[in-house]
Amino acid sequence: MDAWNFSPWQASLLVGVATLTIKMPSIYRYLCVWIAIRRLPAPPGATLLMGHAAAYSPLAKHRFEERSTKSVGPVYRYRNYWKPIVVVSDPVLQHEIFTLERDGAIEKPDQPNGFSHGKGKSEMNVFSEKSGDPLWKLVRKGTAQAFAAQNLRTYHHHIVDIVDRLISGVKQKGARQPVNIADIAQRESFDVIGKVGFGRDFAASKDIDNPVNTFQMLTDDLEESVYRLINPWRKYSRSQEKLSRDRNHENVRGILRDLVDECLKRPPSAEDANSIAGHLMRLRDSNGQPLSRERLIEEFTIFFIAGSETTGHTVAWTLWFLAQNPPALAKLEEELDAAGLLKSPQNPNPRSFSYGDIGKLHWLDCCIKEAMRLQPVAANSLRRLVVRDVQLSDGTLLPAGLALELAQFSVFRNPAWGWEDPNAFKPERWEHPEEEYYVAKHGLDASPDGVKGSGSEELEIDAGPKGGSKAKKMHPFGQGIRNCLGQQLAKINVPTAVAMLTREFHMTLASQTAGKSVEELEVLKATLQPRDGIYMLCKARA
Ligand code: HEM
Repeated sequence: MDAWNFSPWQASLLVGVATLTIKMPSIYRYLCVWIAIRRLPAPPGATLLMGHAAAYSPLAKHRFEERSTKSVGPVYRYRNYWKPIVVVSDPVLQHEIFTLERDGAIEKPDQPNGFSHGKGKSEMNVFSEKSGDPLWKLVRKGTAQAFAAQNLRTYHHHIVDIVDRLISGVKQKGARQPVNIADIAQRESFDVIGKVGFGRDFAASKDIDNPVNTFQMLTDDLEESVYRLINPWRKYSRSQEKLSRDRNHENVRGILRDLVDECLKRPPSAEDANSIAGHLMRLRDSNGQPLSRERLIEEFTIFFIAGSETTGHTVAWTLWFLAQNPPALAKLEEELDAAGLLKSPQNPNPRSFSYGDIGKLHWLDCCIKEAMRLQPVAANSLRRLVVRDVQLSDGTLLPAGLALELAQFSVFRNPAWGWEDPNAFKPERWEHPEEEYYVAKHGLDASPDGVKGSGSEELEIDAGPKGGSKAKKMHPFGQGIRNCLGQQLAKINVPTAVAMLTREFHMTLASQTAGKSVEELEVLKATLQPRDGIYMLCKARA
């Protein structure tokens, strides 16, 4: 027995040696990563304990990335606390990385990223799961049908009804009372995903003065996920704020659990058979088994989150840019008028907005693309993990185990990639479709001929960049096999909401918002969004 009588320091030494031995492979891998990336430039401002987390505000990290790209180049390393991260904001290298994702050399990060509280495998979904995972493939392929053009055409009338409902609420406010456009746009996209995705009416757009708890809880939950991503210590915090966020998380899960249980008890109706929920409920794995209840909760959650925050904020930013740019707005009014869609004293009852209008309103499309270039809502989410050592065409070595960030914001605004007047809102640049592509320096042709664009072919899970295809300098919906699954829904929802609100109201910035720069207005949480709303005066056109 005496042999086991250790003094405290001997015991600590033993524990230390044991821990070190167990952790040896991770420590070795960690050191290999540092050695491999040591020659990459790093922006200034890192401190020993926090790394570069001390040098930027996490809620404006996209700006830090933009500054760093300008000061040290498009590929650089930085440290978030102890974690080394490499940021790539060269469109050709990004294109290579997205291509490497096809054969598994690049993957989604290890921990459930972005939209969960990091509780491990139990919170995985189609967004966070690795591309090689059979469930990712099953869900990705199985739900793609819900976003097929033919299907969305049949659902479009729901979107129109939801926007109409919102318009009635805004009208009731009158022309003098400021309306928070960011809030109403969120209500719209929340209801659209509820109805189109899950056959449920959450009625957020019904009474625009009524706080919608579910929707607020989801937003807060997302915010907490991002804080945890930024600050690895946060999960250990016992602060009141953090504990109340934990309770909120459980409540959100409760709501989603109830929704799943309801769907399990009462499967989607014939009308909703082609909704996202309809497809999720019908999925069967290779053993003929349906998705588990827990997995359904995760999938329902991610579709709610990915579908509502992104779309709503895109609508809000587009309306904000239009209100700031009277010539662009006037041109949109002309386009709507020419299509017989604009309300005016001369035409107080124009025809209804239809699905077929979306493809014809070319200037509207240019304005939305330009807003998505300047304020890409997904600016926080393109994170990857290097699985096998790879070398990029510029010689950069990416070692296995390295965390990567494929910056959007810095690419979309960097004049080095051919953007003229990059910080200006110029929808006319999108009159030239080739603007989307970068004229590459490493032998990748940038002509758009034969390029798989952002059309329906990207719904295929095996679509995406292949050797010889073109590098994009504009990819708000991501690229490659992990591109946005719901982009077709966004591509009908955003134009419908922007066009219908514009046809109904002449919108000008209210005093709360007027005169503020975009840096003052924005905040980077799960999405790049307005910090305290965007207030406008909405004057009915007729
Ligand atoms: C303007 C609107 C939207 C934008 C800008 C956007 C952007 C993105 C981006 C950039 C990604 C890729 C993230 C990455 O590579 O790590 C993504 C993935 C995803 N999006 Fe969207 N999104 C939008 C709307 C939607 C909608 C409406 C839905 C569904 C209803 C949706 C569902 C998803 C899902 C499920 C993924 C994960 C796909 C996968 O990893 O296989 N998104 N989105």
